[in-house]
Amino acid sequence: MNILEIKNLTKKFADFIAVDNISLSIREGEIFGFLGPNGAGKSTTINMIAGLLRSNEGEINILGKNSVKNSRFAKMNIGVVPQDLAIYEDLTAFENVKFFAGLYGLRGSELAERVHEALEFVGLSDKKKEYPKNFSGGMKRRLNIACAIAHRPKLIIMDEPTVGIDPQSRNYILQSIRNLNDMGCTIIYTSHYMEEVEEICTRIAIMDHGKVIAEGTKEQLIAIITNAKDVWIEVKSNEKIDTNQIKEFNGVKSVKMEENVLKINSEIEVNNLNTILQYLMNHHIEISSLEEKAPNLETVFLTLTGRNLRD
Ligand SMILES: Nc1ncnc2c1ncn2[C@@H]1O[C@H](COP(=O)(O)OP(=O)(O)OP(=O)(O)O)[C@@H](O)[C@H]1O
Repeated sequence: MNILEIKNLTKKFADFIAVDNISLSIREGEIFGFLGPNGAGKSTTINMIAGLLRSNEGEINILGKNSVKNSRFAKMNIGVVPQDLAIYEDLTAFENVKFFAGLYGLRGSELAERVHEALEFVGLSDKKKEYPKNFSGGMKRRLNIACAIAHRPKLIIMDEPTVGIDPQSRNYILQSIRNLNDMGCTIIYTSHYMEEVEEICTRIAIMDHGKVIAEGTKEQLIAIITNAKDVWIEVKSNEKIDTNQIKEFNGVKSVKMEENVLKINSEIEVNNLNTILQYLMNHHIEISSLEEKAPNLETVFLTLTGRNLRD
């Protein structure tokens, strides 16, 4: 069963098209990743799915029902963890979760039980009487998650939940996502961190400029670009390297100098390594190491768009 179907969805802000005619289906039980650089349209798409923003065109179905015509049904089945923290500093952790769960009509002992359950799930039970102003960034994020899951939604949407937090909280959140999924929840996870999406998502849509430019499992996405390869050459000093000149070499699709690493993406069938090494030698550039990289989602994005996911 598809928990979510998006058909020809478009959102414009004045003349600017933030989401451009996208269509997608997400099955129950998936951890579905939206991967794309800042401004790709991920949050706008999520806000439309969550019913927080109206589309200009297109349709969204939640468990087979139109989300606009059945907005209460949609809302009850969705939990959103927004990118910007949505918690009240002057309410305790318990009161925060209670407030949000209360918006879904939960009352009395059932409400209290669900709030305890959600706080327990994110590991904040012992902090329930404390105020979030004393929490670390990671703890605030976890509280944000508790607020979104206490009404036991079937579809949980997380918008960049690991931005700006310490590695320990990040791992905790990624593990919580797996646990929620094991408990039967479907997850939509947006990020511009390729590593996280690769790590936890069963299927991925790559977004850029409001469009879904590729969709599939990690393996399927990588298979799209088997005609490309990456070579990373670490040099002692990058001053004398002219990336524009390297870009002109046979088979080179893109070139980037990051710190002291020269990253070259080339067509797989062209052997241009000799030319590149010759260029470096001619310019008396000392090489520290050379590595041929296995393709990953970053390479997929780079090959499809000519740009990096993160600038
Ligand atoms: N309310 C708005 N009014 C005008 N433009 C908007 C509005 N909301 C978003 N945009 C624009 O739409 C585009 C897509 O934004 P969106 O936030 O959906 O991207 P994103 O992929 O989620 O990126 P980020 O990771 O930075 O949030 C951006 O260019 C943004 O500036």
